[in-house]
Amino acid sequence: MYEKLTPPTTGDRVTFKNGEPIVPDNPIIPFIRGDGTGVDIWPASQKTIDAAVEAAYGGKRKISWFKIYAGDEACEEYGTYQYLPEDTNKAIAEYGIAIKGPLTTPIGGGIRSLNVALRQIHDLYACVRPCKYYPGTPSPHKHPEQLDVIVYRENTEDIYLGIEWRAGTEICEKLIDILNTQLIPQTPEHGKKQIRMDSGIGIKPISKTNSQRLVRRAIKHALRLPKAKQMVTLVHKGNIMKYTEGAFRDWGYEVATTEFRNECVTERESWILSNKEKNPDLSIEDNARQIDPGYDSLTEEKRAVVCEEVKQVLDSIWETHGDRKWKEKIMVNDRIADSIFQQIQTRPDEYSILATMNLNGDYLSDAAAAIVGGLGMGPGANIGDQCAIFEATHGTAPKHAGLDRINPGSVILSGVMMLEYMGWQEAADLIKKGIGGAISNREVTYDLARLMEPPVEQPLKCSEFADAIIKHFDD
Ligand SMILES: NC(=O)C1=CN([C@@H]2O[C@H](COP(=O)(O)OP(=O)(O)OC[C@H]3O[C@@H](n4cnc5c(N)ncnc54)[C@H](OP(=O)(O)O)[C@@H]3O)[C@@H](O)[C@H]2O)C=CC1
Ligand SMILES: O=C(O)CCC(=O)C(=O)O
Ligand SMILES: [Mg+2]
Repeated sequence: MYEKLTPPTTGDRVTFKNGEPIVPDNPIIPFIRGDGTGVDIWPASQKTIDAAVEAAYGGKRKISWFKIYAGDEACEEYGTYQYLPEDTNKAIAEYGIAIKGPLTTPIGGGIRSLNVALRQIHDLYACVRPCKYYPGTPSPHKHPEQLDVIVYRENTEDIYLGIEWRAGTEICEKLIDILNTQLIPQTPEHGKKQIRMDSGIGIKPISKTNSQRLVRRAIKHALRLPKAKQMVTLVHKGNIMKYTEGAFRDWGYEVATTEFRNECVTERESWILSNKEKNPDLSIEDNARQIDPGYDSLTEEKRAVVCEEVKQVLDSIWETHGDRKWKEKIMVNDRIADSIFQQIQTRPDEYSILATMNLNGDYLSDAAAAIVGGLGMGPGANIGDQCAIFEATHGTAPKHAGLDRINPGSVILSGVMMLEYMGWQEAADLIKKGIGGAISNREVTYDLARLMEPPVEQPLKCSEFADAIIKHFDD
């Protein structure tokens, strides 16, 4: 049934029930080596994961790796332009959990992203990227240990749907003409705006369904965190993109305040409740004045809206959330996207789960990874209800390819996420311990070596870093 693949002869399939994996002791796990530095990173990662599983379970549990192809390797195996063969998607769908190295996407023309295609084909709607500090890791920040966030990025739509047209093409000009002559004039809020004929056009769809399933998963994740980290921040640029990014925020709050009503409190609700707790006789209007600093300069109509909000919150949740009960709930708030980039630097400890749309999450996960040690330490997972693919936040880092010097830490930590997702916590913990041991012993690759004080003169090779991690399992 595969054109060119032969699955391992030993091992069993991972299956899914209610969106959760059921993992046998000898699962078959497909892997994609990846382009560029994938040639260096993958062997180091596989070796580390296998060593941890062996050390944790002494042969009782073992991964049967199944090599599958995408990117340049797939073209070599399957022929020109066969970047993502059908075999590969079949294997991922059949075996449920996979792990991959980075894949190249050309800028401008050429093929669209294989990484994005894999997420869309397998409906891996949540891209989960924890950005957490490992003690001893050098960082350009003074207090990287204060940042402990998980970027929960919507993974299937937004501009990544890839519906766009090149400037000057017939269809692009036709679309601009329809917009300029028909659709924009029919929408009074757009006034006399016109799109220049020499523009390229991209479509940014943000759906209620995909926004809400992402936020739902983010809130469920928050419920599993320690109390102090039970926060979900909806990140958006809704002041500018009202019906896409603004809608994401509104739909997110809707999930929090309907499906998770008993578990969640929004930031504004917490202000209203807290105002009443401090002063039980506070009038609705004074409460409204306190939550909205510009209240007195609002129009009468807008003041009425804020008062209605206060009244509605007190009527509906005072019993369940008032008298400080809200302090035990998941705090759901929202931040404008540009602001969150400075907030994770200036107030890192105020954030936990950052629920984002696709593009914002892409930017934010690189920025947050840089704070805690760089892209060599940025793991990730793409999770759906029937399948999951683990991969690092970074790309192929082509200038380091084939030199055995890149940091394999991100793919190894993606392996840790995979082991945790499988319920193999003991093996995951060993790798985390090994990484901690290697870093605190200054046994690191070039990227961490150059940031250390004093700098490490002789950085380890990529393969040597894997060996160092394994050696420190026994610390
Ligand atoms: N999921 C995926 O497969 C992704 C694929 N890509 C693709 O990868 C290609 C290259 O993208 P590019 O913009 O260069 O971004 P990359 O993330 O590949 O690399 C940018 C820089 O980040 C640092 N870096 C990246 N990975 C590591 C690592 N493992 N260890 C240490 N440092 C690291 C290096 O900086 P320095 O040299 O300063 O040490 C590197 O030059 C593009 O085709 C892009 O589309 C991009 C992102 C994700
Ligand atoms: O697919 C790509 O080439 C880039 C994807 C990316 O940057 C990401 O997923 O973080
Ligand atoms: Mg990215």
